[in-house]
This record gives sequence, structure tokens and C-alpha cells, in this order.
Amino acid sequence: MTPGVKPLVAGNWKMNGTGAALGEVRAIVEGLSASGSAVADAMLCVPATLIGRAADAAGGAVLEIGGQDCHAKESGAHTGDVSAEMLRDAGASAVIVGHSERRTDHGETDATVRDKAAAAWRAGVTAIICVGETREQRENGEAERVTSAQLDGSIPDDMTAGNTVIAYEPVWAIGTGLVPSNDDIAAIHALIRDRMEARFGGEGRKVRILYGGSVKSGNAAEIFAIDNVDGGLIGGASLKAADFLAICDAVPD
Ligand SMILES: O=C[C@H](O)COP(=O)(O)O
Repeated sequence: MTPGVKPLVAGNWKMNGTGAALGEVRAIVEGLSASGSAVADAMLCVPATLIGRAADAAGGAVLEIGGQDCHAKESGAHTGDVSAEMLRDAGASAVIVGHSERRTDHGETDATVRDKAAAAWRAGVTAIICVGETREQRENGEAERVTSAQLDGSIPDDMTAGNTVIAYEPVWAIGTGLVPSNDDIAAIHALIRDRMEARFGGEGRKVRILYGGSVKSGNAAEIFAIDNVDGGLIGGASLKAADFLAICDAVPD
């Protein structure tokens, strides 16, 4: 954790969930409301088709709703795309940009991600900007270089701690059950913090840096206790309310 920074536990449902899954959203809201604790902010980034209904179910109090991607433009001839303004209109307060699955499946570059982050800010939603190395890059000792380059290239100049969240997600840890050692997580998060501070000063000191990649209820407390880990971006374990709530509970007081 970072002193003075409110942690965030954000779920990423990826391409999972239809209307039948709204019961999980309601259960998460009930669980968070019952715990009465506001130690951390909680968010679910759901498929675009669910944002409106999930936002209605969440009711705006204890659980924020986010999207998983946006187009850089506000509107226009871009069949199948969704703008950040549309996400906000539907009830999203944040959007993930630059997830490695987007970088891989859709060829998104750092420049693409930077434009999408700027679009999120234009629309008044928080950009959750993802970075992280592949297994091959980690094995070649390139994790620091790759992560630094992605950070430099993916974040526009007018970043603030209010409009942005950084998520470090080593690609090889996503959905695999593999997690870097605590020392390795600490090293990359310290690198990200240093780089953010060097470029953005006080805003970089306060921006939230999440860890993502095989976070479960069993390892969350240990990971969240690491310096400069200000919460998590949770994939598979955010799909079920009980799992997600247990991870929220793992945030230290
Ligand atoms: O955005 C979330 C990450 O890709 C982590 O996914 P995971 O928790 O299923 O490993």
C-alpha cells in the first residue's frame, strides 16, 4: 500500500456475463454495504452490454461500474466501437485501456492506448491504464525496460491521480495461477512509482498502482501488503460475488 492513498479493488469481467450475472452485482453491493467498511474503493468493469444494468443494480453507492475499452473518438463511422462518452452515458465512471488482451488481440500500441486514455479523460471517466511484460520478456530480463516503455508511451502528459489508475499486469500471470514473487512485484511497483513521480511529481506520488494477474482470496492480503500496491485488478476471481468480496476484505485497514 501507499500511505495516504485509498486502495481500489477493480474486477474485470472480460467477455463474460449476460443479464443472468446481474445477481452477482447485487450480491457484491449487498456484501459491501453489509461490511460497512470503506477501506477501499470497489469497481466492476463489465462488458459494454451490461454497463447500464450493472450501474442500475449498483445504485452508485458502494460499487463503481467501469468499461473495458473505448474508442479514441467521441463519435463517428466506427462500426462496433463504443466511445468513452457512451460508456459514461451508460453509467461507467472508469474504463480499462491497454489491457494486454487488447494489445495482443487488437494490435493496440502504446500510442493507441495513450489516445484512449485521453478520450477517457475527455469524457470525464477514469482511465485504468495497463502495462506489463510477457513471459519471454521476463525471462530475458526485460520486465523493467518493457514496463517503463509502456508507461512512458501510454500515458498522456496531463495525467492526475484523480483521472488515472495504473495496473501492472504481467501477461504471464493473467489467468494462469502464476504470480510473481513478492519481491518481484515490489520491484516493478517501485519502478512504476519512481517513474510516475519523476514525470508527474505529486500526482505521480499519489496515483494508484494496482497489481493484476491471478489474484485470489488466498493471496490477496499478501499482495496488497506490498509497498506501492494500491489494490488489484481482478479477472477470474471477480466473476463470483463471494470471491470478489473476499478479495475486498483482504485490503489491510
Ligand atoms: O484484468 C485482469 C487481469 O487480466 C487478471 O486476470 P486474472 O485475475 O484472471 O488472472
